[in-house]
Amino acid sequence: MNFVILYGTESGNAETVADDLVDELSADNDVQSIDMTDVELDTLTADAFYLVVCSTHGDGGLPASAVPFAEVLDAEQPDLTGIRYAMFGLGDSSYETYSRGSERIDERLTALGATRVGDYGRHDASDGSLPNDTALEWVRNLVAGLDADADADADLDDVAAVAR
Ligand SMILES: Cc1cc2nc3c(=O)[nH]c(=O)nc-3n(C[C@H](O)[C@H](O)[C@H](O)COP(=O)(O)O)c2cc1C
Repeated sequence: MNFVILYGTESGNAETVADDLVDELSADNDVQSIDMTDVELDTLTADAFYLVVCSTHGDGGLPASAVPFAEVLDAEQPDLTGIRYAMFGLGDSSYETYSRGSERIDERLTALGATRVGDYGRHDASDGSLPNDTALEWVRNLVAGLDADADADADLDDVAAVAR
């Protein structure tokens, strides 16, 4: 599978999560990791599956590196129909705006036609766990679900072929 990780960070945690996701997935997949600051809209493709990893800063705001991406989405309003992605938010539940920054990106992607797949992963910094551990567990479950969906699709194709 072709995975593209888009990370938005302010103090580096989401980037280290992205690095660990690359390590986790690269044995069996094509994987690249891109800071949201560097995303060019015309490179977004339905041929990839996107893993969006984004923290929250300020009071429920976007982390610095996600701001240009959000701004270009707002300005260009691209049609993202066919784009599939999964979300992982980093935050701290001691804030009332827990994980809101990631949700701001998620809402934009969905509004522009992209489809979120799988469970919305979240890491809560207030519980003392490492975001990397939570993210690895999340991505393993996600990939298992994607593999199961692909197997089910293949079975349906086989049934259709037999019926023809
Ligand atoms: C100044 C500051 C403000 C924060 N504001 C929020 C917030 O409003 N909501 C939230 O869920 N987490 C908030 N956090 C927690 C961060 O999202 C969390 O520490 C995350 O792991 C940081 O990831 P990053 O290093 O990739 O930016 C804040 C952290 C800091 C240091």
